[in-house]
Amino acid sequence: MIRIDFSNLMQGAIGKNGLTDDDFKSIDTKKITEIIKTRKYPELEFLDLHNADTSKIKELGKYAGRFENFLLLGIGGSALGPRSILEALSPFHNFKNKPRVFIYDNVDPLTLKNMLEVIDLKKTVVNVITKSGSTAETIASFMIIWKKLQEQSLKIQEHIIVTTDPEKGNLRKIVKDYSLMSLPIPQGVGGRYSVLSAVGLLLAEAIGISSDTLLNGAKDIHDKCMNTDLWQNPAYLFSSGLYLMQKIKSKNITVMIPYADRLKPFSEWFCQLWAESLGKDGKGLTPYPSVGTTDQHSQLQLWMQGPEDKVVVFLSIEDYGVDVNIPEIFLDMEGLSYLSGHSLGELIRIEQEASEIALAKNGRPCITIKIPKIDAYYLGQLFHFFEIATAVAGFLYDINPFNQPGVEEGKNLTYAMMGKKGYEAKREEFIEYRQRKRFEA
Ligand SMILES: O=P(O)(O)OC[C@H]1O[C@](O)(CO)[C@@H](O)[C@@H]1O
Repeated sequence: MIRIDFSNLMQGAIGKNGLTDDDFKSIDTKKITEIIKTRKYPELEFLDLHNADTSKIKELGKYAGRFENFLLLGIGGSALGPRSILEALSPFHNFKNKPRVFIYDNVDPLTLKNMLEVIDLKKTVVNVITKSGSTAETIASFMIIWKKLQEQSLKIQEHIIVTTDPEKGNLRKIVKDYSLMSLPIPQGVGGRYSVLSAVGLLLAEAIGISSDTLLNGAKDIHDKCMNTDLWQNPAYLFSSGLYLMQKIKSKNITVMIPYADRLKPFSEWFCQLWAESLGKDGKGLTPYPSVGTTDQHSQLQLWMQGPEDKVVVFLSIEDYGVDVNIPEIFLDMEGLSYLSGHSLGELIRIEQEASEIALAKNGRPCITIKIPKIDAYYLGQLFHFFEIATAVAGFLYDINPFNQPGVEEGKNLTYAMMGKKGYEAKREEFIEYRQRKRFEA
């Protein structure tokens, strides 16, 4: 089981900057438990994903796995989760395995051009993922690929798998009209809480990663995160620790630093979850993606001596599965020889702990989450743990952690300029703002 060490949030370890047991008494666990138990928000359906029937995902995963390329079109929660699974569980995948995976999660024309130069659509299965069925970026790339398939006289029904809402939206309509292969994202499950649905699991199955194992991880941590005792519940502890750190000690920033290259996309997945779920009504915590040891040599200085506004969350890996010894050479050079006889695994683990201790000694709070190893089982635990912790943090802030009203205005202005019907007034506004720009320099 993953374990959370919150000692470096407390006064015992970091002195006056830390919290006390008494501070946690203000956390109304009863209220949170009630919200979860009564499923006050329909979006809490993500809590049940580990019990879902995955037979169709497996069947389509097998089908997709026979292609040379797997092209995923999606953005935000429809891309960050699948990419986290890919990178964490099959690193350097495209150098070693089929299907090669391409995740196009932007509308950068250069990326699309370069990608289409290296993939043969005849040998490609395209997984279009959009919960709403209306995200401009995803729809645009879907339309381009659709046309290209047609131009090559390829059968759309053999090359496209749509992952979307079970009933609503443009993509569901297209699935029905053209009899496309499709998978549902359960109605109540929002994009950033959807990685353990078909959104992440189809890609997992297609590249040979067991969806059952990912879900078993989630299942096994679930009960622990439902414990009503704050001190026994890692999700309650994590969210209330960070919530109190902001409320009492003004720590507004959450740094996520896994000590593994393979978890770099995971830290980006976390950042969307934390930012979009909590950042509203003038509340929230600003997430900051990072990776260790790399960022010790670019960011740590700021965390140690910069503004006292951060809590650093370390993801510490107990067993990397492999190790590499540092050879016993240059023994007569003191500057190098101290490393001889040690290993990279030892070095990365020690560096993680050293950074934690250095921060704590300096009165800078941090949390360490210990992960036995990076595999599908523990990744499933991590996804589920952070999703629950994020929802709980939202309840502590008394905000709805499942909506994102703040992104609508930008979308509407884009619709206006792209000519979508009903948004004409916004067009005037857009142009007026554009005219206010100043480029004197
Ligand atoms: O899966 P969809 O509906 O295309 O949404 C993509 C992303 O866009 C957002 O709605 C924000 O605009 C995210 O919450 C979501 O993950």
